[in-house]
Amino acid sequence: SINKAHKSLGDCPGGEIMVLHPFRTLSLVLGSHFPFPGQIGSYFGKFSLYKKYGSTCLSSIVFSNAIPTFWLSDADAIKVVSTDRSVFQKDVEAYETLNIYGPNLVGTEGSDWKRHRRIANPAFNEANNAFVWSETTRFITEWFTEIDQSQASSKVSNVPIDLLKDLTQLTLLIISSAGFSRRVSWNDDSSLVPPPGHTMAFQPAVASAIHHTIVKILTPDFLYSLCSKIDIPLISPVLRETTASFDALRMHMLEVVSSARAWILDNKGAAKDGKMDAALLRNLVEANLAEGSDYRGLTDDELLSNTFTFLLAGHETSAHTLCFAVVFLALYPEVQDKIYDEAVKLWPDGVPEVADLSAYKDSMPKLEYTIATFHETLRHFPSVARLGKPVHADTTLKAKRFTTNIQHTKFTDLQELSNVEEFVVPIPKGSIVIVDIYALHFNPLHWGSDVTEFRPDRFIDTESYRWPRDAFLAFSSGPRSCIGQRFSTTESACILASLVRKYEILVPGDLKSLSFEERKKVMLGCTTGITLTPTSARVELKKRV
Ligand code: HEM
Repeated sequence: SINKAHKSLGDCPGGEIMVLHPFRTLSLVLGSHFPFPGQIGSYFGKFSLYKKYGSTCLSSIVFSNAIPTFWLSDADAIKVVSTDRSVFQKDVEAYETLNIYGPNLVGTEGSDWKRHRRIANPAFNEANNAFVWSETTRFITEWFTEIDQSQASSKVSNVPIDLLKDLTQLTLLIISSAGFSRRVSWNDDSSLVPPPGHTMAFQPAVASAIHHTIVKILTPDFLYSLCSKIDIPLISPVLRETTASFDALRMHMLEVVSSARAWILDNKGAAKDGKMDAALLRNLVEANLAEGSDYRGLTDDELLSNTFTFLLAGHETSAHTLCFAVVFLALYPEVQDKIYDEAVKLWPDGVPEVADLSAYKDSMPKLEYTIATFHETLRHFPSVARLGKPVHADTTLKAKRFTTNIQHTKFTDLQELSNVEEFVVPIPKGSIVIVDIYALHFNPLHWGSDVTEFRPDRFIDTESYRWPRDAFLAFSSGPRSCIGQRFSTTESACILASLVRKYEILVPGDLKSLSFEERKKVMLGCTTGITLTPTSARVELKKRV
């Protein structure tokens, strides 16, 4: 069957054997350690292998089940894959483990997915975006207070910041609030006390469930039943904690569902002085009720499962991207200066401590360069590096062959691809197409010869330039693109602009003796995880005068 699979690869360059399926649990566990650098599928290879083979499409075979696999870094071919949903579907098997509370948007396909998406779409509305902005402002103010207190107590001008810790806490608070309408605070101990009828307070339940998610998705069901019958040292306590945190979070989410339902049925609190924020779960309940009896809405478990997915998909991706972005700002002071100019124009008197709901609409159009910096960060570090699409019918895709010239200049490597010609790749039913986002983002055909440079301006249109939308896939594209794109862009723009308005972001003192390239290597270090994860993202903050 390997020979047969080999024949079906046709003339497509590559043809390497991959021992593991790239989107199954073992690959997830082995992360970047397998396959090895230089092999097709190597996690951090970016565009290098496509350069080696002189093609925007590469082929390989998954050894265990002889599946022909086609890797794409070509915007035109990827556009076809993202839009032709009768042939290229989502690899739902890869996401089955995320169905923790029940089926959800991420792990379904076909008519079932349409039902989830139809109800979820209206939840991500402008009212929610405005709420995200105002809640982000509130949490940033609390975070800045902590930074200023730390500076006052240590009496140093520069405060060292562990970005992964702080930005994970910040994005988790934002999604907890804008997702569940649970008002929590940065350092509020009272939010740690379980309310009557609960085993855990809301915020610890969220944090604990997130912390135990990997255990939850990697542990087979039989081990849970075994551990409920016998005590296995080390394993049983962890599984008990995992179950307890997911049960506790479920109770909180059910409570929000029932109060949202009561509020809507009470004509949105008309009778009392009732008010509910435009949180995602409330919006979902509202959209679900609006479905009426002609359509099949979501069950309570499906509502919870979707909201948990928003929590999971929504905080880690944003936190990790923000870590990389803040590090880039420390490394590139000229980019930081441009964001500062934008932020000073928006807030001449400093970062506001509260924002009303109109602030979002007024502010976002004024943060064009800040948003471009967020996008350029995602081009360099796409949270989701690759997407697998099982192929449901024989088809063809157009890719490009080329030759490469690399010019080494004083500052950078300019990569020119020449002799570019189109060729047709036959794609047989039963194969997998891999949308290689990481490689697409480093394809010089789309991004130009300075593709390895960090240059946010490439995301700003001018009279003679329109940035290549189809070559930016950090949020995927087509009908299955990220539903939370506006949510994360809103919180990220607000965080980056506020941070730069108030503080100068600096390279940590102990790294100043390193060369620029060495600093970059340390500060932008990353590893694989559920999403691309920074390993040593730290900076120093100095209050601007
Ligand atoms: C920097 C931040 C983010 C990045 C880079 C990102 C990236 C992505 C990508 C690449 C996909 C496609 C996954 C696939 O097809 O397998 C996706 C889907 C999704 N994202 Fe995001 N995301 C981000 C933030 C968010 C936020 C804030 C939320 C929710 C609050 C969210 C919720 C979702 C959901 C529910 C889907 C599945 C949509 C569907 O299949 O219809 N994401 N995201």
